[in-house]
Parts: sequence; structure tokens; C-alpha cells
Amino acid sequence: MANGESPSLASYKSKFLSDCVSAEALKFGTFTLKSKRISPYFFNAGLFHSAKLARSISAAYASTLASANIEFDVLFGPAYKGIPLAALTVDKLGGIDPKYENISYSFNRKEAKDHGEGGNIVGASLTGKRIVIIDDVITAGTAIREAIEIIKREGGTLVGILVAFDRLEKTPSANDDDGQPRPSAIGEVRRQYGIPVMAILTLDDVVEYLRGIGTEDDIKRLEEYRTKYKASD
Ligand SMILES: O=P(O)(O)OC[C@H]1O[C@H](OP(=O)(O)OP(=O)(O)O)[C@H](O)[C@@H]1O
Ligand SMILES: O=C(O)c1cc(=O)[nH]c(=O)[nH]1
Repeated sequence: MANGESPSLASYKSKFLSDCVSAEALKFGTFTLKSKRISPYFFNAGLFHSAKLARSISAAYASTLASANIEFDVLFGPAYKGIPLAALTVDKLGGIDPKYENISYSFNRKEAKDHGEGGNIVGASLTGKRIVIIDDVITAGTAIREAIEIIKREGGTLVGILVAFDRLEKTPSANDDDGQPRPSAIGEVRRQYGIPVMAILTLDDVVEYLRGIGTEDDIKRLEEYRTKYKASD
């Protein structure tokens, strides 16, 4: 399409995907993930840093949340990339509907602060609150499980998780090339906590979108990776 948007996706998804490509937040090449898996693509939410792109990413998070029909008090953004995502999304939600005016953001410090106000939570207290975690990507689930532990420790109740990107891949094992079926970390968290775990985009959306504009080599590498690491759920 002339504006780079995809006709088969909801318009906010399509707009977000096209902005991911123009911000080069979606890169194709060879990347080592936190889980040590080698991936032919990488989603870098840190590249949504201009006013225009910050509006685009927060609009996509806010639209997904507003249509999810869940009640919550605080958006918790795990350090570091979750921090601006939670703050921007709170601002965007407040502009969508007055019912969100009192929603807060909160985030953790990776290192506890031992002076001034101290502690490692900044923003709203999580105690006694209904919390939605806002983050960029879940792959192996290590980062999200750490965030869930922080919420438990602070006495909050986790009611949902929203990420920008669901890589749709199985959890890693000691021998990652074992060819064994395994569920995704997102699926495991969904089942374990009985909460919605939502994503604005999935790898399938990206592959579909790339068919229109990507190089044959990028599409082939993505499809091979998707087949190799596809989650069983
Ligand atoms: O599901 P996982 O395998 O844990 O990996 C995904 C997470 O890892 C990265 O964050 P990281 O902890 O590196 O922190 P950052 O936000 O400071 O980049 C990434 O931003 C995701 O949040
Ligand atoms: O698994 C990861 O580490 C990871 C994947 C990805 O696409 N983006 C990111 O920031 N981290």
C-alpha cells in the first residue's frame, strides 16, 4: 500500500507496524537475544523516541488496553524499556477517556536506591492495586517473571500483561536445537496466572506485512526461524 500500512490488519496495528519499519525498530540481520537464542530479527522499542513515534507506540498500547475490557489501577513498566512505555501509555489513556484520569504508572529501579526516598519502586505504590505490566517483548519469560515477582512482593494484584510484540516462540531449553515441542512463555504465564497476556503485534503479522515489502532473503530467514522455534500453544 502507498502508506506502507497493511490492509489485513486493524488500522492501529497496521499504523504501528509501518512506524516500526520506518523507525527501524524492527531490524533484520543476526541478533543474540537475552535467552542467547540467535534471531534473524529484533524489535527495539527504544527507537520510538521522537515525539511522533512516542505518540504512535503509546496510541497502540492504549488502544489495545482500552479494548481489552479489564479494570486496573496502575501500569507497571519494568526497567528499563518498560519505563517510558508505561508513562507514555498512562498519558495517552488519560486523553482517550476520563475514566482513565486516575490511572498511574510505576516502575522499578534495577538497583535499589539507599538515599533520598530510597527503595526500588518509582511512581505509584503497587500495594493493594490492580496492576497491568507494560513491556516491549516476551521471549523466554525471564524478564516478565521478575516483574511478576516485584508485584507480588509489593502486595499488588496482577490483572494483565501487555507487550508490543509476541515473538510466538517456544521457551528455550538446555539444548535449544532439540526439536522438541514446547509452549511459549506467554502461554505459560497466561495459564499459570489466569490473566490476559496481550500483544499489539505478533511475528505472524510481521511475516504477512513483509511479504509486501521485504527482501526474499529476510522473509526466508524469518520463516525458517518461525518454523524452528514455533511454540506448541
Ligand atoms: O523474555 P525474556 O527472554 O526475558 O526477554 C525479553 C526481555 O529482555 C529484554 O529486556 P532486558 O531485561 O534486557 O532489559 P532492558 O529493558 O533494560 O533492555 C527485552 O527488552 C525484554 O523485556
Ligand atoms: O528476547 C530478547 O532479548 C528480545 C527480543 C526482541 O525482539 N527485542 C528485544 O528487545 N529483546
